Amino acid sequence: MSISSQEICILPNKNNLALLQTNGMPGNLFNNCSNLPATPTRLERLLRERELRKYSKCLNDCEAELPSSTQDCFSPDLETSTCWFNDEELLETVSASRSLNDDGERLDFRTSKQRLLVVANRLPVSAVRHGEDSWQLEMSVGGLVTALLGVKEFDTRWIGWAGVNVPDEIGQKALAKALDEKRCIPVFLDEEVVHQYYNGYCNNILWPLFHYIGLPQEDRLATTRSFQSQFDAYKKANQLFADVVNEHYEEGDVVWCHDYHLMFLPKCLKERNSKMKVGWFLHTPFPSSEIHRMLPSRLELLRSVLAADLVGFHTYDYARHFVSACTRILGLEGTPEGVEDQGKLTRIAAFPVGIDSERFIKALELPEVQDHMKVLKQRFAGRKVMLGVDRLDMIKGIPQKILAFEKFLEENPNWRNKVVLLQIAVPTRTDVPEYQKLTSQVHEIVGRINGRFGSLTAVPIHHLDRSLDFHELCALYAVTDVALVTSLRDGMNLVSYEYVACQESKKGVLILSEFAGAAQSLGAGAILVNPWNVTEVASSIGYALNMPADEREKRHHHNFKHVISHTAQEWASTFVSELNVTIVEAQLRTRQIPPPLPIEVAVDRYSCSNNCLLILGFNATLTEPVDTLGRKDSQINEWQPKLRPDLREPLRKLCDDPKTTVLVLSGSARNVLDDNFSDYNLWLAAENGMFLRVTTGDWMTTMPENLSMEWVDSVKNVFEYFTDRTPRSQFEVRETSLIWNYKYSDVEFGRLQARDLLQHLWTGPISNASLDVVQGRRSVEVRSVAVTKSAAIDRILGEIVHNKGMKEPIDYVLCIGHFLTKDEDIYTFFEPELPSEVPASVRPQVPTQVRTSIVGSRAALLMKQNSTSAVEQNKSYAIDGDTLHSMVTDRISLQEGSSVLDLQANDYFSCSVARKRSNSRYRLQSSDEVVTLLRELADHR
Ligand SMILES: O=P(O)(O)OC[C@H]1O[C@H](O[C@H]2O[C@H](CO)[C@@H](O)[C@H](O)[C@H]2O)[C@H](O)[C@@H](O)[C@@H]1O
Ligand SMILES: O=c1ccn([C@@H]2O[C@H](COP(=O)(O)OP(=O)(O)O)[C@@H](O)[C@H]2O)c(=O)[nH]1
Repeated sequence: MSISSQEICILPNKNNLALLQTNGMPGNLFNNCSNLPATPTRLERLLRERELRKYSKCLNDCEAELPSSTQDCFSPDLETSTCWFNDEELLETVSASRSLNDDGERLDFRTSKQRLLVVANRLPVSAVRHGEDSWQLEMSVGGLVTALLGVKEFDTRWIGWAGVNVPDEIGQKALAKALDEKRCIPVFLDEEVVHQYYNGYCNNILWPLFHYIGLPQEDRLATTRSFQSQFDAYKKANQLFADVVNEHYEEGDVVWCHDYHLMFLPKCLKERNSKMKVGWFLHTPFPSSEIHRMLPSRLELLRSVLAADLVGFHTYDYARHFVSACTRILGLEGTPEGVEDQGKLTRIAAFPVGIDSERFIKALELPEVQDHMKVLKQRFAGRKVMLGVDRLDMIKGIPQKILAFEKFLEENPNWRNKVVLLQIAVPTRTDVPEYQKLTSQVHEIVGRINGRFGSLTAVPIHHLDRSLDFHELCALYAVTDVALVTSLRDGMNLVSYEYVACQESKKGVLILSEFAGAAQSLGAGAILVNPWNVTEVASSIGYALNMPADEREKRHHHNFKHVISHTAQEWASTFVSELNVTIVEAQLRTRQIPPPLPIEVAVDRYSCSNNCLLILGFNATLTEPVDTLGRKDSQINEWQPKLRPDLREPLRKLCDDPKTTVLVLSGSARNVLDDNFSDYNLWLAAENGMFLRVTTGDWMTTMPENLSMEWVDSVKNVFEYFTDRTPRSQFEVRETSLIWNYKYSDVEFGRLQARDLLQHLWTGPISNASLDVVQGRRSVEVRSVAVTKSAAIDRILGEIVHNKGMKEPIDYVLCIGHFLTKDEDIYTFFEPELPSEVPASVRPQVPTQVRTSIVGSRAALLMKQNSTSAVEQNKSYAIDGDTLHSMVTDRISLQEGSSVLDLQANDYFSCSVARKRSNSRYRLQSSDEVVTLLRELADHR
């Protein structure tokens, strides 16, 4: 059969898919397409999204000029704090639709806003009960709330816990109603769950661990013992959140889960509805995998988060740590795009949060803020004011900050009456014992320092254990001279952003911990410090207080530009855009994955056939799946691959069936195949088909006669060197190839070593040899160019047909294996032989090289009952097309006959095992499914 040069590859879209289905061509026909029309890249899509956003913002701004009556109508007690969920009318007509069709094209730009369900532990408001059915709502404090209040572009609903126990139905109904007006939906958690989930697992386990404080020790050991019950409560609480989301979810909604409280949520949501668009964002740091691996529930948490479509972090470092935890702890593949598990990609990226800078800048003009500023200026006239604003949390480094201030006063007596530290310490998580202890500790240090450096009329530290309202806070930000942020670890730290936003006139100095995420964005303008180094912080205080005006201005200008351009709005739209794009890409990617093997059909066709050929790979096809985490002793078990015991019986039955020929085609050496299959009645093709034997006969070689093996010693040298230097790696010398594998080594080190090894091979010993270097997932193999499974299959089949004296044509072929990409042309080997059942325009394009070998195979597969064995002839099988063709023509003239293949499209099953992408028509997930398949086949004879 020849393939016309006009045959084209088609873009896999819905219509084409339908066309193929109606034409009855099964399986995975898209993968061979090399000349697909270009689909937009991720970056192109994102840039387009960005332009649309800008356009939409521009429209928004124009509409914002509308009369103010249409704008903010939020309740008076909260009016200064929020406007994002009450100006719907204003935004409704102008915001861009986020509806994308299946190919990622925008359907209608000026339709309604995209619905966004924000799911966070905490609602932006906390509820205070005033009567049986009466509630007052107050703003919650914290960076997450601040960040999300800035998000105005979507039709947003917020789902979360109102921070209060409401056991009775009347109270729940009344609260739900009050919250509904603010577009908030409550999740009701009872006291015990809150205690175990929020105080326990979230704030006593995950929070300290993610901030590098470690797991409970000493007096917190009781927590370690109750770990399991806390984790159970955590899962239960997450399920309660999921129930509420499911209740309110509408098709097309984006569900954005937030923070360490809800790591289990993506899994709960996707299990119920795999089509839901789910994003997850972490507001805290994600620690090094060395820290995360201490968590007893480390695997479950990572897996649950990976159920999301997009996972976001504040910084590249946190994202990198997460990917590394997935590779090291779960043994998954980390790519620059994200983490891949069985063909499913979870996109991982950094999305640094910002603030609604305009809200702060505008607030400075308000009369109430101006009044506060006046009072403050009078109060601290003649003194420089340093400001600290933190939740009273151990990660904020408040004791370290105060000790550094003490040291500064100690070393600079001239400043003692001229500087004051205003520390706002907002009470938080007050039910957690660690937080209670911290409060006493801070009070004690403040008392001591004030006693030491205070006078009758003034104290150096003003410490407030309470929160301020928005106006007071803005006034403080605006009038102070230096902001001091000394977090020991901090996901981002929005206080530093807010300070910069309010300092346009004063140009105060920001001293910022290098362990806050904000250090990556504001580092250039701030004075960066290590909060553990009290001496360094003390001298930075001196430097800041004495800084000349022009330097202050330059530093401030740099940071101000960043704060006003990297806003909360920008952050949220970028995240949601990327989530939309990720979904489209996932759909395209899914179409490139072969569909699962329809086992019933494969078995049914098998039972109807008269002459079947089963081609089976060995490693990872007929052996147990590999434990790549390397914690168990499987490396030792796997040294010598073993046929799965549960395959013995079905394999024997198949081998003994007179209408079936079984061929095990493997890269393994002859002795390995002998050890496993000698007592079965089948064909063995070792070393990618270079050696062949029927188990009742001797090994013969199908190796091309001119195959040079002179390179072996030098490559062996290199492999030995790398094996010595890469713990738990190993190499195997076969007769036609050498393989170095590092699947049990540290994955990152292994990859680095492999890169070095390859570089060395290319420039050194094999630079002029005619060799192939085949990169496996965690291996490097060197073999002669002529050694591939498909190059050998032609000759192998010739030999089998001849040896068996086949009288009937082969009418069923099943070819399954965990083959390297290089060997995958074995799947296409039979493909063009199939009768054309679909129009030429939708058949896969076959690369020239494969076509050449098809010419060979077709001729070689002519029935040759009386001819000499192809292998006995020991001909020279050069891979050059012409030579092969003339050789084949030679053989045709030896004996004319009928074709050995009479294969209908429906009787050919090429199937990859445990591969994400493949040229095969179908796939099986793992060798467990191979067992099921072979058992079924065996039972149907
Ligand atoms: O709700 P709480 O338990 O009282 O705690 C308040 C919030 O603290 C954390 O905030 C983090 O988010 C900020 C914004 O992304 C970030 O700047 C800061 O570094 C983080 O610490 C916590 O992650 C939130 O869930 C809490 O609501
Ligand atoms: O009295 C206060 C003190 C702080 N905040 C807000 O709390 C947030 C703290 O966020 P940050 O990211 O700095 O840290 P987090 O508390 O979230 O860890 C900021 O937006 C502050 O404006 C507040 O509303 N009232």
